[in-house]
Parts: sequence; structure tokens; C-alpha cells
Amino acid sequence: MSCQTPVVVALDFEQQADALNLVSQLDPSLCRLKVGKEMFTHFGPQFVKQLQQRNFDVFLDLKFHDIPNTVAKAVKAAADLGVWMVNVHACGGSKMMSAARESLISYGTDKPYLIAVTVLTSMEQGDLTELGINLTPEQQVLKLATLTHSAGLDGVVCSAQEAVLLKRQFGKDFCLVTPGIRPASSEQDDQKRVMTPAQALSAGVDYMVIGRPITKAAKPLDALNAIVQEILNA
Ligand SMILES: O=C(O)c1cc(=O)[nH]c(=O)n1[C@@H]1O[C@H](COP(=O)(O)O)[C@@H](O)[C@H]1O
Repeated sequence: MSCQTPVVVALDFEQQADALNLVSQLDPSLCRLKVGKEMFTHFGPQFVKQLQQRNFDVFLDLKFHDIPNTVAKAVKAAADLGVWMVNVHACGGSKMMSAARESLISYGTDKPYLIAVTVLTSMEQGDLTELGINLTPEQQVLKLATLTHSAGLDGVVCSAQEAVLLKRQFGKDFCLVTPGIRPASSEQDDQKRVMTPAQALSAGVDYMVIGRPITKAAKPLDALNAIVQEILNA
């Protein structure tokens, strides 16, 4: 059965055994899984394959940002790995994003979702100013999402705080993937532009990436179930 909820659990663990211990308690109909830079650097494609063998959809979150040729080839390598979703940085620009999209044409309907990171959810106004960007986070997200949409990608990573604006601008089929999701009882950690699961759902997000509120909970399965319940009740 394919996944019935928008939850994507971010598997950010140092030890593969700890990640697999959590995964063995999870059901692919209740969540998808994200593998990011830490675990992919430690454990590589073999780790992704282990998750796929357990019937999970895998979001390979390596946020590619490089010259067009390099990113196109990296995205193609992700497609060869059979991942469900892969991302690039929208800051890499239109040419880079177009090259990434074109590298997936030969995969037809088997291609992974290709999405672009706009403004990291850990960033706020001061972080943009520091980079010489004199726009609000929302304006910068809109600018990068416009480039992403024009380059023909499937959607963006943004915060749930920008979801209403982006759905209004680009329509319901432009996929919104939102980290920075925090149940009311959770710590914010290093996330800045946050929303609760219920708020994110009503803002119209398609997928919620959630890590520490689940993985660092005393009882991760209970934490996930509570989040799913909050979404179902919203
Ligand atoms: O692309 C991402 O997944 C991502 C983009 C972004 O803007 N913010 C963000 O937090 N992420 C990832 O989403 C996950 C969030 O984890 P928690 O903050 O533990 O819920 C991490 O694995 C981040 O690498």
C-alpha cells in the first residue's frame, strides 16, 4: 500500500543501527523516509537500498548545488538509485535546474520528483541580510520558487509559512515540501520558520519533513503517531 500521510521522517542518525531500529517500527503506509547528507555520507546507496527493500519511498536530500553538468549527472544518479524524490538548490539558477530536469526525461513516469530548496527553514531575515539579500524570506522564497516553476521542476522545499502564497501563485500541482515542522510541544532547535503539523496541513503543504521531534523523542513511534493523529484531526 502506498503512503497515506504527508509525513516524511528525516533519518538523521550517526549510527545506521539506530536508524534501522526506528525504521523497523515504522510502516510504509504511515510515512516516507528522508536520507540526508549525514547518513548518505556515512552509509551511501546501500543504506538507501535497505530502506527501499522495506518498501519505503525515499527522499534523497543532498541539495545539489554545482555547475549544470555536474548537477544533471548527480540527479541522474539519484534516479538510477530509484529514489522517490531528489532535491537541488534553487540558488544554483535556472540553467542548473533545467539541466537537472532534462537529465530525467528519459526516465518517463519513473522519474523521481525533482524539487528545489528555496530559503532554508533555519534562515530568517538577518541571515539573508548577511548574504547581501535585501528581501524578506517570503520575497526570496517567491523569487526562487518562480525560477523553479519556470525551469519546469515539480516543486520546492520551503517553510509552511510560505505555503498559502506559493499555492495561490503556482496552483495545487506545484509540490510544496516543508521542513521546520514542530508540534506545539516540541523544541524549535535550529529551525526558524516553523509551523505545527495541523497549521501546515491547513496551509496546503504536500509533504512535511519531520526529524528530531520524532527521532529524538523518548518514544519515537508514539511521537510519529501523535503527529499523524494531529494531521488526521486537522
Ligand atoms: O531539504 C531539506 O530537507 C531541508 C530544507 C530546509 O530548508 N530545512 C531543513 O530542515 N531541511 C532538512 O529537513 C530536516 C529537518 O529536520 P528536523 O529539524 O530535525 O525536523 C533536516 O534533515 C534538514 O536537513
